[in-house]
Amino acid sequence: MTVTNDANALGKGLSQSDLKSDPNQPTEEGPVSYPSAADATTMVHVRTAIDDLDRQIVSLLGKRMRYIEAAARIKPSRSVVRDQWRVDDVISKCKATAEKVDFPPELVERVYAVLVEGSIQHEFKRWDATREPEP
Ligand SMILES: C=C(O[C@@H]1C=C(C(=O)O)C=C[C@H]1O)C(=O)O
Repeated sequence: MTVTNDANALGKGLSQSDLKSDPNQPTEEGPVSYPSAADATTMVHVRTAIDDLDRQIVSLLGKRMRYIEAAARIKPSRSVVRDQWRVDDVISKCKATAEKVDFPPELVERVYAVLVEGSIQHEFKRWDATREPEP
């Protein structure tokens, strides 16, 4: 961690002992290792894990968005870009998964409402950019 980052971290209420350099600092290459949440004993463990999980989550969101773009290519009409039945289906499946992994279902519902709405807007943009205007 750089001196600048240390200063930022201290500004967020961390003590100097939270900021010991971490042998498992994520790098561009190679796997990142850190203890399970139950075994974590330092804020470096916690933040190393969260940074790694966020990289995986955002990477999966990128893959998800490529399928939204595929939907824009496949759907025959602009009028079917937003399919409310499928929006409700996606959100209800994600709430069921959240319950299984002990994540608050109402939080997954709010996160997915934003994600799916943003995906639909992205799909509309992509649909419009790749089609002639419909009569
Ligand atoms: C990808 C689709 O298009 C939209 C995007 C959705 C999503 O982000 O999961 C769900 C429903 C659609 O309105 C689809 O219809 O499946």
